[in-house]
Amino acid sequence: MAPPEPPRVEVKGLSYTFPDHSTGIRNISLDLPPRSRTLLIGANGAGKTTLLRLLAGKRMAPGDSISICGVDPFKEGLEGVTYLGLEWVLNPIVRTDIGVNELLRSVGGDAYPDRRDELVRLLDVDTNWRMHAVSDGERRRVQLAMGLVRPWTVLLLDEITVDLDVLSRAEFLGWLKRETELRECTIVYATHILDNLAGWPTHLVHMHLGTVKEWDRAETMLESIDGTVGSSGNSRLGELVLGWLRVDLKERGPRSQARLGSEGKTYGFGGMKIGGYGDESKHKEN
Ligand SMILES: Nc1ncnc2c1ncn2[C@@H]1O[C@H](COP(=O)(O)OP(=O)(O)OP(=O)(O)O)[C@@H](O)[C@H]1O
Repeated sequence: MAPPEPPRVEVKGLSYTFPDHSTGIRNISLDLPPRSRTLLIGANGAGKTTLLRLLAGKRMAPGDSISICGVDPFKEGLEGVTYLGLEWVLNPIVRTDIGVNELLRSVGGDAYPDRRDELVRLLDVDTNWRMHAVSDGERRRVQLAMGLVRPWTVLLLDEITVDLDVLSRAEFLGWLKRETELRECTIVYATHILDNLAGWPTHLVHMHLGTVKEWDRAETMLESIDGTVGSSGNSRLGELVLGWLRVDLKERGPRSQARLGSEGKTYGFGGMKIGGYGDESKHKEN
């Protein structure tokens, strides 16, 4: 059997149009190497979730525009690609009267006991919890343990750490970093929360109105920011991102004005009508 391809995430000229014909993603190209940890950064509505769902194979991208570990995720349904996004977070099973051990077993936790125990410890999960009687943050920690227990090669995270307390989030981010250092795996993470992320990303992708405005190694992008802490007390990463978002807002203008196109039709991305990219309206919403 051929050895597995390294977990490289390649995107070439990717465009995507929603079923309502508004533009989701426009001509994106990226090449994220194995063992990289990429942050997707952009204002609300910039296209981060849309891109992650395309990478996860949940929406059909035009042929040859996405390659993950050397294959098209929509066609092949990749083993080893884990996508943790909103729909996963909303799964009703984790609100029923069910125990943590049963849940971890249901996702194959017994096959990876060391990993399971490490995640339980690091996420500070009590395996005696009943899921109908835990807080939102506690529920999220169980979900993270469930979602991560099987060793993934590419992890696509759409902000799912919002209700973790600061320490749990820091521990979790540290664990993700160690994973990429210890084994051949790659992470793409869309987030607005930059706490505890200084020094975490190897790459940054700046998205705006469905495009990638710029992307590079984090080190290179951070060179433009002086010192370790900005005058606001933010990290260099925080300063860099604030600067990006200020410029993006200026360029886009107020949403309410931009929302209506010339024919009174609404479009994704604040009313920008962005022309004809084949209609890939086939979906795989699971
Ligand atoms: N199914 C859909 N049909 C049409 N437009 C959509 C659809 N889903 C999202 N959009 C639009 O596409 C744009 C990008 O949405 P997306 O969810 O990718 O943004 P995001 O960067 O993840 O935002 P956030 O930070 O708020 O999560 C938004 O303008 C949104 O309104």
